Amino acid sequence: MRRPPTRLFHSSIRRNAAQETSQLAKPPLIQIKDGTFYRHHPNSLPPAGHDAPPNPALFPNLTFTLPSFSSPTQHWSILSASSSARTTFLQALRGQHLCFPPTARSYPYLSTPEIGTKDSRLRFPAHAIQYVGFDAERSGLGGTSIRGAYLASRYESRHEVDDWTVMQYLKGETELNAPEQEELLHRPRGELLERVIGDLRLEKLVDMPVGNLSNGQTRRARIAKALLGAPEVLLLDGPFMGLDPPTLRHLSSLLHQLAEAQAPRLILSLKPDDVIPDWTTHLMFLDANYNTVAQGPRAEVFEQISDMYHDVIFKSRNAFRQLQQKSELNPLWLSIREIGRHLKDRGYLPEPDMNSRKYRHASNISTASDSDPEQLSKDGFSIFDTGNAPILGNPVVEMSGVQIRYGDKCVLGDWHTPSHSPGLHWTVRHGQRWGIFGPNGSGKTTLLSLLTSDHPQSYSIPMKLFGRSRLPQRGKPGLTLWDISARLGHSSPEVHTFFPRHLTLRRALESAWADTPLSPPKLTHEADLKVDAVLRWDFEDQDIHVGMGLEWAEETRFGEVPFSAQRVLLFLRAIIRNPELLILDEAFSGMDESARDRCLLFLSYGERKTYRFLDPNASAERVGMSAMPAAGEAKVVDSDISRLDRVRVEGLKSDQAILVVSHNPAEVPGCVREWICLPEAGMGEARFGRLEGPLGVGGVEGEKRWKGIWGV
Ligand SMILES: Nc1ncnc2c1ncn2[C@@H]1O[C@H](COP(=O)(O)OP(=O)(O)OP(=O)(O)O)[C@@H](O)[C@H]1O
Repeated sequence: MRRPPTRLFHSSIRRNAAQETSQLAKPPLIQIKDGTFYRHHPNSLPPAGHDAPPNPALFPNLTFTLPSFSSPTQHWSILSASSSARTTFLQALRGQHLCFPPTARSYPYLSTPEIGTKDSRLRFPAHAIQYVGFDAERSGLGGTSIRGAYLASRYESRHEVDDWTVMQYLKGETELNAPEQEELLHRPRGELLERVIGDLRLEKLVDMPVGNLSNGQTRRARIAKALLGAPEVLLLDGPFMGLDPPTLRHLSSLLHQLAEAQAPRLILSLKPDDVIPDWTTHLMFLDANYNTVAQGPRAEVFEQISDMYHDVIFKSRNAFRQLQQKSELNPLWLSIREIGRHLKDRGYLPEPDMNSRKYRHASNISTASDSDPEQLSKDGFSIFDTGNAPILGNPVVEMSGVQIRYGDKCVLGDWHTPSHSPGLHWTVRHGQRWGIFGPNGSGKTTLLSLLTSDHPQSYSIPMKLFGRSRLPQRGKPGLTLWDISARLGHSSPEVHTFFPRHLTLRRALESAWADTPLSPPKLTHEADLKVDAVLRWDFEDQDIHVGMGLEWAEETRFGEVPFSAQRVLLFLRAIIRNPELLILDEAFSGMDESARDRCLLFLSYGERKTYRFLDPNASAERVGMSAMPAAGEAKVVDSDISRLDRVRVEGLKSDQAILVVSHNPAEVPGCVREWICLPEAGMGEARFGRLEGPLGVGGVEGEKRWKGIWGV
C-alpha cells in the first residue's frame, strides 16, 4: 500500500501534476551516449608493467539517460556485487572520472533557464547531483565530527570545539570562521529546515553533538543535510546497509515519497542481498569489472538476469570446468551467480523455460531447498545442530545491573525485572558465540564500548571482565587497558576510521600483537608464520603455492587498498591471535559479498576449509561429498593446505568467546547461537534466546530464526 506523502512533498507533487505536460518535453538531466570512463587519462600513464597504476576502462560504451521529468516516474537502482563498481558508477554520473569522448556525457536540463532561476550553482553537476555514501558512516558526518579525536571522546561530556550539534551541521554552521555573504544566502531557510527535520525524525536529536549519533541516526542526518542543499539528483550509495528492519522500512518509504515527487530524483546503489524497494522501476546491473551487464525497466532486467543466471547454473560441463579453474574465474559469471542467487531466493526472477534445449542437462541437478537435511550455511554449518551444546567455561563478561545514562536520558539498561536490580544482567562465558541485536540507537555500540574500555563509565558500572573489575578490589588489582587489549580482538567501523592509513598491509596485521596500532608489535617466530599464512590466504586465495613472495604486503599501504579489502584486513587482524574475547561489530558490512563469505569461513575453520565450484553433472560420490550441492553453488571443502598438513591458522578455538553485532543475518557467523536483542529506549527490557542452528541460511528456516530475534 502506498503511504500518503509527507508534508515536505505535498506541494511538489501537486506542482508536478500540473506541470506534467510541459515537463515531459524537458531535456534529460543526465545523458551519456556511448561514453567510456577512466580514472586517469590513458595517455598520461607509463605503459603497463612500468609501475603504472591500474587504469581499466570503466563502463565501456555506456549509454544511459536519466530524464529530468517522466510520467510515469523512473526510479533507478544500481545493482552490483562489487562496492567499487557501484560507487564508481555513481561518481561517473555526477561528472567524476574522465569521459571519452568528452561530449558523450552531458547534463542538458542543468543548462535550461529553469535551473538558472532556481539557483545558479545547480548548473554544475557536482552541485546539482549530490552523493551520499554510507560505507564509512560511523566515521561521522562528512568530517564535521570526531575529527582526529580518540574514539572514547564520543562518550565523554566535553567535546572538541568543532563537535557541532546536529542543528549546526544541518544549517551548515560548521566553519570556525564566519562564512562569506554568498554562503549565508544559501543556508537552508526555516520552513524547509523544519520540514526536513520532521520528515527524517530528527527533532529529538537537533541539540546533540553529531559525534554522539548512532549509525542509523547518522544516516538520517546525512540524508537530511543532502536534501537541504535542494539537489536535482541524490545518489545514495548503499542506503540500507547496517539498518535495522523497522528503520529500513521507514527509510525506504521516505525515499519513495522523495522519488515520486522527483524532488530530488533518487538513484540508489544496492548490494545483491539488499531489499530492492518495490518502487524501483528501473535497474542497472554492473559486474565487478566495471561493465554494464543489463539495464532498463525492472521486469526486463529481472528477465535478462534470470536467463543469464540459469545459463550459468545449468550450462554444459565445459563451462563449469572453466569456472573450476580459478585462474579463469570470470567476474561476469561470478557477478551473475551472486546477484541471480539472491534475486531468485527472494522470488524476483521469473523461472526459465526448462523445456528449452539448453537446459537438457538440468533434470539431475539439485536446487537449494529448505528440506534438504544436508544443507549447510555458507560457512559450512548444518542447518540444524545435531551434536550436544558445547561445554562452557568461566565468565568472560559479567554485567549485574548495568545502566548508562547521559543526564536524565538512559541509553542502555532502562528497565527493571522483578528478580533483579534495574539494568542489564548478562553473562558471556568462554566458548559462547553471541549475536547482539537491536534497533538503531538501542545501545549496541555503547554496550561494546564498555567492554573495549572506550566508555569512561566502564570503571563505575557493576561489570567484571575476565573475572576482574576495572578498579582494584581487596586483594585483586584492577584490570588495566593493556590487560584488556592483550585478551581482546576487535573489528568495527570505528576501528577502521581511526586505523593509521600509512601502515603497510603486513604491519597492519602485525599490529594485532601490539598495544596500539602504532606501537611496536611483540612478534614471535610463530606470529610471523601466522602473518605470512594470513597474507597468502587474504590476497591470493586459499590454494596458492606455498613459498610465493609476499613483498607486495610490505610495499602496499593500508590506505591504498579498496574499502572492502581494508575491512577484510581489519577482520583478520582481530582474529589472528585467537583472542579470548573477539568482538565483531558490523565487521563484515562494507565487504564485497564474496570476500565476506570467505572471511566467515576463515573465522570458523582458518586455513582448513575453502570453497570449490563443482561440476553439477558430477556425482556426489565422485567429488567426495555426502550430498550434491545446489546447482552452481560454491561448496565448502577441505583445503589443499589442510591436506598437505601445513595449516598455520586454525579457526575459532572452542574456548574463545565471540560477540557479533550485525543488522544482516548473512553477516552473522554460522557459529553464533546465543542472542540478546536490546529494546528501543523506553520500550521494555532486553530479550535473550538460543538458536537451533546458523542464522544465515536463508529460506524459511533462516527467516524464522531472524524474525524470532526481532520478536516478529
Ligand atoms: N554522549 C551522549 N549523550 C547523549 N546520548 C548519547 C551519547 N552517546 C550516544 N548517545 C545515544 O545513545 C544511543 C545509543 O547509541 P548506540 O550507538 O550505542 O546505538 P546502536 O544500537 O549501536 O545504534 P546503531 O545500530 O544505529 O549503530 C543513541 O540514541 C545515541 O544518540
